[in-house]
Amino acid sequence: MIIEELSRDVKAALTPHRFQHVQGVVTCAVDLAKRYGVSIEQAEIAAWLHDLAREWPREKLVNAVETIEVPHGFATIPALLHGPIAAHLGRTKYGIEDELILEAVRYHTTGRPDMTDLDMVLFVADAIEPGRTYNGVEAIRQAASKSLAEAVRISIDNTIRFLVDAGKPLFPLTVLTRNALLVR
Ligand SMILES: Nc1ncnc2c1ncn2[C@@H]1O[C@H](COP(=O)(O)OP(=O)(O)O)[C@@H](O)[C@H]1O
Repeated sequence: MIIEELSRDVKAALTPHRFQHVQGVVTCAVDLAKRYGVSIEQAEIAAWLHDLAREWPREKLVNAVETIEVPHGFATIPALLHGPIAAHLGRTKYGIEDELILEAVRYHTTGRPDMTDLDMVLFVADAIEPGRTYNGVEAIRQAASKSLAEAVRISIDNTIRFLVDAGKPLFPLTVLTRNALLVR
């Protein structure tokens, strides 16, 4: 029921290309959930929800911070806000009360230290769904068949390299996530 409503709204909120990405993330998240003993239902709902606000204009994202609580520092990089905003919509618009789902969505772009298995399922599915073709994606796909945590770490290494090379800011929580994964 919730998935029907959510997927319909996600389709209306996104370009066809990004909607296809979300469909890929859903399929991939369900596969990873099965492999790693994570709830398929939680993975599916989190995957449908995660990019709901991805195409909001920057101004709308930034304005939302006045009424929506977002994790510390997120507002300094507006591209990160779509996760916490989607989590907020999940709770207020779709009645999702499961904090595990909401947290996975909230942190799906940055990661966080002590990621749950559900966090990692969504994070990795977002990185490796079949529509992803960037350099390095194959190494993450291969790692994902053996270890979720290792796949997240390799994906974060890629993102860090990408952001540094592009001269873009890097959110410190992602560095803390990487450090935590290295000692995990
Ligand atoms: N850890 C990070 N720190 C700072 N900016 C980031 C981080 N991760 C991603 N970004 C920026 O946020 C944008 C959105 O990220 P993401 O949602 O993962 O992209 P995508 O739309 O490809 O799924 C990226 O294009 C990148 O510029």
